[in-house]
Amino acid sequence: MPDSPYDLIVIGAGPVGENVADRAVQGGLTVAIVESELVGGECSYWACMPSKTLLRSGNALRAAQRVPGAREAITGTLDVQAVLNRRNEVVADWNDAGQASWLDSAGITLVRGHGRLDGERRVVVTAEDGTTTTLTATHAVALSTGTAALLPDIPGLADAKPWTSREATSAQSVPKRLAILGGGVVGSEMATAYASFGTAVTVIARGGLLGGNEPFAGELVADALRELGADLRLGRSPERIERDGDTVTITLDDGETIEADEILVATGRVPRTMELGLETVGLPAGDWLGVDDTLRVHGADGEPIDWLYAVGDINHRALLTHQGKYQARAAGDVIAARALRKPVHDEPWGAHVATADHEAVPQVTFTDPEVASVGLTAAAAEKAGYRTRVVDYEIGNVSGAYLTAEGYTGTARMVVDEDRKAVIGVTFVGQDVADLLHSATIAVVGQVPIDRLWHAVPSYPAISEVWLRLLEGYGRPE
Ligand SMILES: Cc1cc2nc3c(=O)[nH]c(=O)nc-3n(C[C@H](O)[C@H](O)[C@H](O)COP(=O)(O)OP(=O)(O)OC[C@H]3O[C@@H](n4cnc5c(N)ncnc54)[C@H](O)[C@@H]3O)c2cc1C
Ligand SMILES: NC(=O)c1ccc[n+]([C@@H]2O[C@H](COP(=O)([O-])OP(=O)(O)OC[C@H]3O[C@@H](n4cnc5c(N)ncnc54)[C@H](O)[C@@H]3O)[C@@H](O)[C@H]2O)c1
Repeated sequence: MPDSPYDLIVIGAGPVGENVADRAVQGGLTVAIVESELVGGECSYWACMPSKTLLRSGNALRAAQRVPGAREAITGTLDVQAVLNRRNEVVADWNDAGQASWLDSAGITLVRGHGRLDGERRVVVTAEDGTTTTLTATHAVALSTGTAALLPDIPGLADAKPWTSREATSAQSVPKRLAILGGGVVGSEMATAYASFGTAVTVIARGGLLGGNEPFAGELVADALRELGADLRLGRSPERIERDGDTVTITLDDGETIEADEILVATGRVPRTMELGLETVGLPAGDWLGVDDTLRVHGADGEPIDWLYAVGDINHRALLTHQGKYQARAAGDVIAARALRKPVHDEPWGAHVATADHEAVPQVTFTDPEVASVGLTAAAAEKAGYRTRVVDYEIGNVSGAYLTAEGYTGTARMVVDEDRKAVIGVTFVGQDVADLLHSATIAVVGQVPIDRLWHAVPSYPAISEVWLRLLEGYGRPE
């Protein structure tokens, strides 16, 4: 390990920290990155990658079952062990040697251990054997320590040995009965995966599914989950949870009880800022870290701290890998620019800001149907004060969807800002819409005028023809 000081110290080598470090090195800085668990972070080992692997096989099987000819060729059921084996391979058996060697090839120094701030531009790293190393940064420290699962304060829950997303994505066998608390993204995706495995899934959600999306998204996913055999208790909350040996009993607010072998808690995330030494720089421990658009942390006085950055989940802007990596590119580049006294482009949509965080965040939920959205929902746009027009279309009516699956079910919505005549939000719900989303992201970020979109011709017969139907629904400006 080269001697400290480094130009930049990054704490947390998840997807976001790795990218901050890489951009800063490419910008000409020396960088050390501190990691207490696995290089690659939550996304690689307990979140995006294993969860999508667990979902893919069931989604592929159902896709084939929806096509005559292919359907008849299916002679068996999902091979759950093969799915789990593939998941093990995708996460490299929870071994980060590959990612650690990438850091090395990128010229980033890895320091293994738990990092915490120790005053301005100083980081103390405690290794597994208890030894400590003090690192100093000439220019900046970037915090990218991500999140952990939130455990709500429900009587008995903590003693019931609940699963979090970590256990759900790393299980080596599947339970016969799984209760899932929370109807957000993790709850809906894991309900889909485990129901595909033949597990008896019960989802307990205090609202509907996938709140924050267009309402039809949660409704279509709920219908599909019921069809898969899941039991949905929507608008319900647990009052008490007890484990007796192998059985967990959940008592709901109306007195009904549900029994399961495992209970998965999927009720959101908390920032990993508790043991980060934030109090040594005048910030409270345990909170999300507010940032400006160049990702500098807001100090106690509300002004940005010039040497401290918070990037990715930890700043609570958008808890998504791709959006965190987008922030990381801006942060790594601006840290290098500031260190080397080069021009800083911090105007909206400039090279050194994460402007898209505000109203242009794309997300795909890999349920079946998939939910792909970018920008504002109709409700969010109205709340933000936009004068909008909303166009809906049943995706199953386009030829591409009809060919993709018999009885294709799905809905698209386009939200148009009537003052700018530009698209500010799009949602697609349906099979195979994930990769369609980027067209919508480009339209939203590019603020492409509706009349120009008429010249973006979707290929026939592809599902993307839904764009033409949405435009026709809106009407061509004269
Ligand atoms: C089940 C699940 C599925 C998901 N699926 C998707 C998906 O499909 N697509 C998507 O875009 N997003 C998905 N997400 C969200 C995604 O995982 C996060 O947005 C992403 O991991 C955030 O990256 P990060 O680098 O900010 O944090 P993390 O990935 O959490 O990485 C933080 C790293 O910091 C380390 N660390 C923490 N504290 C310290 C410390 N004090 N010292 C040293 N190291 C420390 C941790 O060990 C970890 O390696 C999913 C989340 C979950 C829970
Ligand atoms: N495909 C993807 O992009 C993907 C997949 C998984 C997770 N993620 C990200 O990870 C983050 C975490 O996902 P998540 O599903 O844990 O959070 P979430 O915020 O999506 O959903 C949490 C759900 O739990 C409910 N809830 C919260 N407290 C509760 C309580 N005390 N009792 C009952 N219900 C309660 C909420 O109402 C909500 O429906 C999300 O922000 C998401 O963006 C993304």
